Amino acid sequence: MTARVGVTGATGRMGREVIAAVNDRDDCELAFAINRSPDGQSVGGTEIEPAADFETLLVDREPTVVVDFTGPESAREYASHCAETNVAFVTGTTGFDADDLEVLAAASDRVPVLRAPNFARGVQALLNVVGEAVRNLPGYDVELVETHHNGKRDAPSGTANRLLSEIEANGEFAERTHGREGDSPREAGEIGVHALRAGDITGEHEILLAGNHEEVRLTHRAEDRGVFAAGAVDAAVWLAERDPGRYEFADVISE
Ligand SMILES: NC(=O)C1=CN([C@@H]2O[C@H](COP(=O)(O)OP(=O)(O)OC[C@H]3O[C@@H](n4cnc5c(N)ncnc54)[C@H](OP(=O)(O)O)[C@@H]3O)[C@@H](O)[C@H]2O)C=CC1
Ligand SMILES: O=C(O)C1=N[C@H](C(=O)O)C[C@H](O)C1
Repeated sequence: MTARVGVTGATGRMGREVIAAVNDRDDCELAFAINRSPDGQSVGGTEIEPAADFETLLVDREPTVVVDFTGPESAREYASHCAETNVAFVTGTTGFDADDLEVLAAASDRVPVLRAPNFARGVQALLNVVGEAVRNLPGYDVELVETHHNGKRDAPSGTANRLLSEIEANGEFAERTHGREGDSPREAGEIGVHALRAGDITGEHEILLAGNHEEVRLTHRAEDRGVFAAGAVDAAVWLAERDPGRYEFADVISE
């Protein structure tokens, strides 16, 4: 079955890439692309429609799945509308709070919902190995540095938060320390977290483990946003045929 994809945040950095990825493939087609202030814009020949028309487009254009890279408030609203109209929902948006996540969970009772803070396959591999590295190096100091473009809103990145959860689940750590300033020597067991924002850097995550006169660095660097878009569209095509529920990008990759 050809997945029919609706794209939100269509004029954003990621929305543009998702439109290009959908248009490049044979296993899916674009149902619509929306943005809150389209101003007659088009992206790669695709007309961008107003986000205010989202509910109507969900009915009239019969998408099977929506791909969302916007912001937390809009993503939760889009997810609820998808749940009402029986359309699967993939979101790469980051920066959700607990309330937002409850709304997404409620949507997943009615339709398939897949949320991933990073759709790069290399990040999935990094998530698979970081826990093992931490388990193998008990007592080593851990620091995480993430670097992104100067337009990014949330910090630490969604990927950093996911990596931190994995690190904490696999070792004995006291607390996260976000940056350091003044007289602030490192405490035993803390995890240092550092968010750099500069230029148009696509996205970099590095975990440093140091102790015993040695250091290990695990680094992922995305060189092009097309990597994220390709993963998100793989997820969309896969999700369009699933039952209602909550899914992760790891589920897509493992099949
Ligand atoms: N999971 C992954 O692999 C990746 C996730 N991301 C995440 O995706 C999200 C978007 O990133 P990026 O494309 O760089 O951001 P941009 O700011 O470039 O684009 C965001 C788009 O969403 C729209 N938007 C933002 N807020 C709202 C809102 N409240 N209601 C309706 N539309 C809204 C913007 O519209 P307008 O033009 O009107 O402002 C814009 O079109 C971020 O959360 C980012 O962290 C990014 C890359 C990869
Ligand atoms: O905003 C971005 O650009 C990115 N956001 C995601 C995140 O917050 O982890 C993924 C990627 O690093 C790019």
